[in-house]
Amino acid sequence: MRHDGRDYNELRKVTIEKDVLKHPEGSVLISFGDTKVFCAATLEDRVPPFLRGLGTGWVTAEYSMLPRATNTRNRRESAKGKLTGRTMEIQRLIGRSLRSVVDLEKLGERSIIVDCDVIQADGGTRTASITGAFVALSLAIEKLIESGELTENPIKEHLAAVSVGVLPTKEVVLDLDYVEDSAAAVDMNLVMTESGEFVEIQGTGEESTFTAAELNQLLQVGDLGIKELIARQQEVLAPQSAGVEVGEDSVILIATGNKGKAKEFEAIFKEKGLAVKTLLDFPDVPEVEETGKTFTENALLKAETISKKFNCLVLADDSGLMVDALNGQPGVYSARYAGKLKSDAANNAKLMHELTDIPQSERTAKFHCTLAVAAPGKESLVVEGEVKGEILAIPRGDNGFGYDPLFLVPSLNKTMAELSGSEKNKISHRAQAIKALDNAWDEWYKGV
Ligand SMILES: O=c1nc[nH]c2c1ncn2[C@H]1C[C@H](O)[C@@H](COP(=O)(O)OP(=O)(O)OP(=O)(O)O)O1
Ligand SMILES: [Mg+2]
Repeated sequence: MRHDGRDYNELRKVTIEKDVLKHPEGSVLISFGDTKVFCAATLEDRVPPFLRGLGTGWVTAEYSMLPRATNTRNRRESAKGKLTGRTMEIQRLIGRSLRSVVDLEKLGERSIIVDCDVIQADGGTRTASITGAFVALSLAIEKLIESGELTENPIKEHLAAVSVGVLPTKEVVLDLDYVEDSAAAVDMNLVMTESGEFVEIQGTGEESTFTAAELNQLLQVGDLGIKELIARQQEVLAPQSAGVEVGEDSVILIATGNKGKAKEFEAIFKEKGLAVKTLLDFPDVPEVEETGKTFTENALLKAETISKKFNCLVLADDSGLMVDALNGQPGVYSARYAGKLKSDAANNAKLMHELTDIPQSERTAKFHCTLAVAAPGKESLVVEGEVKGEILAIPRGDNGFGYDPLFLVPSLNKTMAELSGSEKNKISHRAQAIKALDNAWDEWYKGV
């Protein structure tokens, strides 16, 4: 019986949280019970001098512990002015382990440095560091693949590490905490790959010896632990599933966080027998920054980023109002016209203000909509639609969203916000773009 009630072959509670830090290309907070380690992977476009010009990359690691990660305070190594032997040994182990599963030639002439910082130590900090460092490294490499800097993944297979040991009771146990570790008769760290091969075995009898039979048991228990840890890593690294598969005909994922658009798309696609999911269904997915200068650039950016994330077919809409008297403004900046907050009311107020002295005959404008469809491994499709109108001095109507209350459709003598949802969806820029999408779809979809 173990002091914390675990079975002999049971890991502590393992959690791996990813993308926990803002700056590093890959970051995780990994916990094995009360042992907690931040692992941060940094990409650098250069390699150490001994590798320069050889076309091969480098992966290395640093390890450290916060002063109060332990029961009593340890002086910072930076204050001591030198690294302890233990720190050196552990960071070399982490680096060696990571390099064993990375094809350094495929990585190209760049380095990845993984910093493992223990914030709380309760046994097994080096094994938690290696297991977390592998995930941070994978996340950083994912970035290189997403940005197109790498086309092939240099990671050969998963890697994890765990501790095993023999308790004074002769029991062989998995994943020792500090209490068990400090009393153990045999103490062993195993670093292993997904294919079940060893990268490193560090095993020592602590004032005791162990038999070949015990060694075998230790390796077997460790192997199971490693398999569980790798399964956990795979869960964390798997692309998020939107519940939508490429080619699944009944659901379409739309990369928008705009409720007004979502409602219109739902109505339009319902008629076609398609259900709609939007980013409103995935509040954890960060907003895609619209850094493009054109509707097309932004629509592609949104569709392709989200398609890569979910690994499925995605539609995105970039739209806006173009006012002739304002030389086509606010255009691609329509959502942020009155500032970052993206408030419809503030945008409309600003538009009214900008047009104060412009006579009605010169207040012509159009709504523009660009739609982009992206699917994994396929060139994206782009279509667009527009509708002409005039900007009123005073808003009218409660339907729709955005600039609808100020946008008069002259042929109907109603603003977009005075039309019903279904009336707007017959004539709007979005409706026109969807017609264009209908026309181009079959030809494009053949290749999905
Ligand atoms: O039918 C429309 N009726 C009124 N206003 C409209 C419409 N369609 C676009 N607009 C205006 C308002 C919106 O704030 C901006 C779109 O900016 P845009 O970046 O495409 O959308 P967004 O940031 O609100 O949502 P998202 O990027 O998540 O799709 O243009
Ligand atoms: Mg936007």
